[in-house]
Amino acid sequence: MAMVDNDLPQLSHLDDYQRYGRQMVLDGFGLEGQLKLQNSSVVVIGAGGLGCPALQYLAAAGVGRLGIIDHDTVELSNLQRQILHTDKTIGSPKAVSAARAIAALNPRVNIDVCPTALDSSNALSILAPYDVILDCTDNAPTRYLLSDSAVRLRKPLVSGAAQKFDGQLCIYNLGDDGPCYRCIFPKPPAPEMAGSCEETGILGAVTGIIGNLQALEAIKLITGLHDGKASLLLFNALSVPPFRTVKLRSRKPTCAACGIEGQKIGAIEETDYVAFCGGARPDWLERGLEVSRPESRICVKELKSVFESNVNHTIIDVRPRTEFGICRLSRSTSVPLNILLANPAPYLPSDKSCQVFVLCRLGNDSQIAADAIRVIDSNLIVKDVVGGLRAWSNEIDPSFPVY
Ligand SMILES: Nc1ncnc2c1ncn2[C@@H]1O[C@H](COP(=O)(O)OP(=O)(O)OP(=O)(O)O)[C@@H](O)[C@H]1O
Repeated sequence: MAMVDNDLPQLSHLDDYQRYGRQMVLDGFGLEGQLKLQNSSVVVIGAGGLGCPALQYLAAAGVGRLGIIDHDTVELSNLQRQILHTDKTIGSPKAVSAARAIAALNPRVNIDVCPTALDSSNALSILAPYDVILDCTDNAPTRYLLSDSAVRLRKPLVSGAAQKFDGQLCIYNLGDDGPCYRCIFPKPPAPEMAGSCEETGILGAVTGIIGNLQALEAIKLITGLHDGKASLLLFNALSVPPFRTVKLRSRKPTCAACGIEGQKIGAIEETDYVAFCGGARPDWLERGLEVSRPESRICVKELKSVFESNVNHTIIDVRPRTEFGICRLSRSTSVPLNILLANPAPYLPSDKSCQVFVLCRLGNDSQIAADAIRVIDSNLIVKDVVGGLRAWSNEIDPSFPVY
């Protein structure tokens, strides 16, 4: 009778050999690699476009403990890329929705659900119990907070980013001398330059690729398959080949977070990361009529009245042409913002009694465009439409598409 060698370490359950067999047979992986995964823990911050695929592959591979941190709730517009969430979980906390999907995929994984925003007051205590940190978020303050926390806790930070057709991947704080996020990006971008996926657009498969790579890098780190060399991977879905890798130097001695030449950042708990990144992003949407020159703005209700009257007017829609092709108000003219800013004159009415209403999706770009028009023609009556087409859909015409 064949005897099992009891000296050999074992996976927790007999059927785990079947579940993970296809990866355990890989050279360099083996039982040892699977046991390392089983005994490991990974925390994923952000259960969105990057976090969903990352969590899915980490759970399927058999990582023993997964932390899911996200304060947001599932929306319909998330489902195009945040593949753990479904129509049925719209309105639920993303952390809860993702945890349910992961539990269905692999019930053996221990899951910590944390439907909370990671901030400087809770980051160190939330992240400390885990071996590897995955940054699957979408904003600069959280990126710096995560990087500083990873440095402080001496843990690798697998960071992903994706926008439009582009993605980036990097392991910060790798080994003894891998650079941190601040070594590469000592200064944050201006808040208005850090556009969200809502503003810039994102192809779902791009977040799938980067999120998968984050899971892969975490698995390589845990199982000892990573070569320990720091690099920045750049992806563009439309380029051939789509991947490029840039080797990274070791950490910068002068880095304010990880450099040896004097640490300059203070206690994480006392650092205001939002202020460091230039303050909250200008919340244009909330700029009411009373706050900023009422005479230079028009709300959608007033715009509707204009349409119903015989006021002489023209509507300039400054969204990109692709968006103008998705939906538009009748009798509006497309002049994308960049074209208008380069030279507004050809697009303006010669009849000075003709009022100009400038329109965009959310009411941000139209303000910039209206200001530019006023600079070149102070005699025209120019108004931006507060809240843009989103407000039109919400307040005037529910059949007008929201995207
Ligand atoms: N400090 C933070 N703590 C916890 N979760 C965070 C933090 N910062 C960002 N996130 C989460 O990271 C995720 C980023 O994913 P993604 O950009 O795909 O989603 P989104 O914010 O829903 O996108 P959209 O721009 O379309 O609204 C979001 O679910 C967001 O709530």
